[in-house]
Amino acid sequence: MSEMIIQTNGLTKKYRGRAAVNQLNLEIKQGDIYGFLGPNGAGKTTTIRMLLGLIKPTSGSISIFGRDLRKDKLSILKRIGSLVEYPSYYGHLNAVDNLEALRRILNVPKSRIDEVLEIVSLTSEARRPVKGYSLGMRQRLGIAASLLGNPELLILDEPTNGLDPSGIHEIRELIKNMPEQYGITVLVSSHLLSEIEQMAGTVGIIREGQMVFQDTIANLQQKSVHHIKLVVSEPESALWIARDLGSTGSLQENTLVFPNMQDAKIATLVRRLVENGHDIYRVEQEKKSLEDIFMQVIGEGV
Ligand SMILES: Nc1ncnc2c1ncn2[C@@H]1O[C@H](COP(=O)(O)OP(=O)(O)OP(=O)(O)O)[C@@H](O)[C@H]1O
Repeated sequence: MSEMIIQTNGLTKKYRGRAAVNQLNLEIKQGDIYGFLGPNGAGKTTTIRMLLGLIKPTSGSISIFGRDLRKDKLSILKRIGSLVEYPSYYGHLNAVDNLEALRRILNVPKSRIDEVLEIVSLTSEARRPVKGYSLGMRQRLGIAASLLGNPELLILDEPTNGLDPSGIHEIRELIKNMPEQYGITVLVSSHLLSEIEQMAGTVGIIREGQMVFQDTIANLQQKSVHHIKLVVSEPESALWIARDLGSTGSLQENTLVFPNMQDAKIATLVRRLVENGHDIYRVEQEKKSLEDIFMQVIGEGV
């Protein structure tokens, strides 16, 4: 089993008695891209702020790189790069000069600026004043800044928020490479599964401060209920035949709908219907999209 990079235990943050984050047990493995999902106000930013030591938990613990954040805060934070909310820059300065200020604080070689600009594909724009940058370029510059200190863990809070599809694509491609090319584990938050599903291996979904799902994307897909739909000449009597065979179906607008019906059972039902003189017009499988499953999970919890 891979090593856990982030592990929280009962992590809770209350504001005036109300829990913004409630008993959260995050588990993020080394080398993973962890998609941290939830609707607006679910508690993602509050969690991330606690992970970065910006606010104190009301209760619970945080372990990062196997160490307690309360005890080894500075040495842990040195190994993390982060982008929280929109980064601010000196608009009249170019990308290199903006990064230079941070480089001095971090005390890394000057050559690191060129390296990080190369990683985020801003090399050719590096000498232009940042005020002329698009939102996508600004976000990429923010990621460049978060990479300056050679982090082992990158924490990005909604880096694709407000970007157009091509901007989202660029950020996604950039994040995708982090574990393999640079050995960096990534925690990336979003309120849209569609922005995360193509890059994340694991997703944690929170709703009203509580974790409602934490597992691989593949296992999230497994949560889907597949419906089999049958359009037949005499739906009402067909439903009786189906029930006689032990199927729990229902009639929806003259269509027979069966949740999670096995192939063998479908074959038996179709055969029985034909034997009883029914015409079968259509047999369809209705598959839920990952986004539907996500909506189901944040709607009801699992
Ligand atoms: N400083 C604060 N004081 C009081 N309540 C707060 C504070 N910060 C956050 N909250 C509340 O905590 C809850 C979680 O907010 P949080 O910003 O963590 O959600 P989020 O999932 O990041 O949402 P978004 O996508 O909108 O940023 C919200 O109900 C918010 O109003």
